[in-house]
Amino acid sequence: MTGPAEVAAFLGGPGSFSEEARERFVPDATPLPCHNFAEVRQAVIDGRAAVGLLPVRNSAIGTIAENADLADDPRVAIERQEALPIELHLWTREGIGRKELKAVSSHPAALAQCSTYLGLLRLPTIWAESTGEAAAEVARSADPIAAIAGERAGRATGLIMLDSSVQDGIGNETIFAIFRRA
Ligand SMILES: O=C(O)C(=O)C[C@]1(C(=O)O)C=C[C@@H](O)C=C1
Repeated sequence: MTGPAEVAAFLGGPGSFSEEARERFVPDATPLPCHNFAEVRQAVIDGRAAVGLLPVRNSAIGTIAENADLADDPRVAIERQEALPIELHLWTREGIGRKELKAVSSHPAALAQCSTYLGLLRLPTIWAESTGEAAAEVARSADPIAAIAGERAGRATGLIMLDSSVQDGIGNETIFAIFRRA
C-alpha cells in the first residue's frame, strides 16, 4: 500500500545537483526546494519535510564543510548515502564572449571543484546559493557574467555553454546523505 507522498527538502535553484539527487534517490517524494543547507536541515528537524538530502563529500574537494557535522547531529539520522556524478560547465547568455566576461558565479563547492580552470580564467568569483541559482542569476543579469553549473541548470535557464567539463580531475562525484528526523 502506498501512503501520501513524503516531502523531501533539498537545495533548490532550477537544475541544481541537489534537485537531480532528489529526483534520483527519493523519486516518489514531493519536492521542497530550500535556499541553503541550513534550511534543508531545519525543514527535517521541524517536521516540514520527512526526508532531507545534503551533499556531505566530494571526490575533488573532500568534506562539504557546512554539512560535516550532519552525522553527529542528534536531531537527525542518516538513512543512506548515494553518489552523484558531477560535471560542471561554464555558461553565459547568447552574444557574450569569453573575453568580455567580468565575473563567474556559482555555489562555493562547485567553484572549488574548478580551481585549475578558474585559475587560468583569472576572473573574480561570486558566491551563489546553488549552481542552479547561479545560472538563473546570469540569465536575469544585464552584466557580462558567467555561471559554473551542470547541464540541467544551463539548459533550464536558456544559457549558452562556453566551456565544457571544467571540473578538476576525472570521475568527479558528490556523496549525498539522505536523512530523517531522529
Ligand atoms: O549547487 C548545487 O547545485 C548543489 O546541489 C550543491 C553542491 C554542493 O554543495 O556540493 C552539490 C553538488 C556539487 O558538488 C556542487 C554543488
